[in-house]
Amino acid sequence: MFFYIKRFWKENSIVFLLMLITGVCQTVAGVLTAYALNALIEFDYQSFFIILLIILGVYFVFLLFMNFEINKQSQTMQMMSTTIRMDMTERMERASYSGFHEKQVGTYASWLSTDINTIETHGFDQFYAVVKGVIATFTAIIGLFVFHWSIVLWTLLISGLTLLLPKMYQKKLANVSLKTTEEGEHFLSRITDVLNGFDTLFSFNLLKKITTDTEKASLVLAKAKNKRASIIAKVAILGALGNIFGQLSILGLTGYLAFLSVVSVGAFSATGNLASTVFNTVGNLSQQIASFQSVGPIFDKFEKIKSRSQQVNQKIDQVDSGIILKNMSYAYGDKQVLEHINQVFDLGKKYAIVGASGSGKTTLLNILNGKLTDYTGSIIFNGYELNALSGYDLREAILYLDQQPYLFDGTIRDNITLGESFTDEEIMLALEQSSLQEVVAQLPNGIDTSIGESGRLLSGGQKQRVTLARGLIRGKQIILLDEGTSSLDQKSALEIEESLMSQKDLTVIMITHHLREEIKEKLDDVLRLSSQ
Ligand SMILES: Nc1ncnc2c1ncn2[C@@H]1O[C@H](COP(=O)(O)OP(=O)(O)OP(=O)(O)O)[C@@H](O)[C@H]1O
Repeated sequence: MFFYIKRFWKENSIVFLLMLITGVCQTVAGVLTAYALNALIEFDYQSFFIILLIILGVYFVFLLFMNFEINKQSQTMQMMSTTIRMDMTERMERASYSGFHEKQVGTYASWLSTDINTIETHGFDQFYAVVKGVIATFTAIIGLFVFHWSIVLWTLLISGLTLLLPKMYQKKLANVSLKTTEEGEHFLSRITDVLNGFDTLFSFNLLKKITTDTEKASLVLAKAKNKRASIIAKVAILGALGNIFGQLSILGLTGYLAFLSVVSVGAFSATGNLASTVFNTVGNLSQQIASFQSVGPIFDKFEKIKSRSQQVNQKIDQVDSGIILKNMSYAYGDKQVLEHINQVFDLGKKYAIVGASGSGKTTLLNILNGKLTDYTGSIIFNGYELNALSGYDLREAILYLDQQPYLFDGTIRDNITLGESFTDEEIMLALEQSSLQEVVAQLPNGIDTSIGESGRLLSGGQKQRVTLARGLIRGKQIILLDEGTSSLDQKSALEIEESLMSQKDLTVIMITHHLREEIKEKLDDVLRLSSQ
């Protein structure tokens, strides 16, 4: 957390300066009340009212700067939160494929929302409260010096005790805070999971599962939160005890000094006021310090996303030869899935992969796409071993269309460009190549029609064609199609497959369960996988 506070040191320094100004105003107003009371005791009404007017002016300045302080503090905190979010998503950008998938998407969503919220409320807010408190205490102690050194000494002594007592709960609080954020992640993952299954539960008349799962997850989260609250309560009670004892003893000491005529009677009201600032601050300080220290483990958690290997891999400048598999085998742990596969996929040619369910068709495409790199034997692509090639360059050359294409909540254009810039002509050509132009022509706003969350407004086949257009517009030379046309009706499926087959320069490797005669004759080869 301090890393971000330092990173925005200029903005934070302004916040601290504003806190100093408001702190000084409060102390000056506090000290002036003693003079007002003294004037009153001496029946000097003129001085009394003049001092009251000055106090009023001081409070006006205080309110003015408090306004600046609150605004600047919020702006600075939001800048830091946005930067933390960006640092997190940049980590995700650098993550390896398997590293990213070690956690559920709901967990990352929780990091970006709930955890940032926790960092703001338990971290930054409390940090600012501590700094503000320390500044207010510092100015109040200077104010107390105006009256008598013994009041300052006593204040410091009790403050030290008040600070030390709750320390014994510090470690416990850090642990329960981490546990609470972890339970927050599980909660979000469970909820995302069950809500994503709405359609399935609907068709089974089991929507009640949404409520029961939410209740279960919510109770676990509530337990963790209650545990955290009970430790915070203990810390707060210890702080409050010090606060009450401190304030009362200062009043007693000032009263005694006034009795001895060491300080004026007016000092009684001012020291009470200033000491309450000190003890209120110190009473809350340990809880606040413990609170902002407890967000440390949350930052440690973010560091754990596994990055892609930094090793410099072979670049692909231009794809000029195909893929050759020599005795290639693959196993998931002990489970052998592919064994001694020999196959050549030449550039510009068309291939089908067939085989029973579970025979390893998808696994093979995941290897060719660079997601799974720990195969044995050899796969030569463009003259180099496939797992020595830069994954980035590999994905620039190869488009992988998986069984469940993902569409973003946006327009057809958004889903094809994915934020990159393409002309309308390029988009229309890609739509034509994926047999989508007629569908788009009938939409109210053409390519700018919104297709809803996960492309709900499109049929399964149309969704697959949009994802195909994404790849074609980027001029990918090799297309890996995993059941790519399975959810299309016969006619549309044939249209796409024929369209792909007719593109002379395109290398197509497609997994299929329905090898249609019309397509079979256009294929250069069929790779048959058998179950191990
Ligand atoms: N991540 C994984 N970890 C362990 N085993 C896996 C993993 N992914 C797949 N498998 C197993 O590997 C085998 C091959 O799976 P794969 O998905 O490649 O088969 P497939 O031929 O594409 O099947 P289908 O035609 O049903 O899609 C299956 O037995 C599957 O259970």
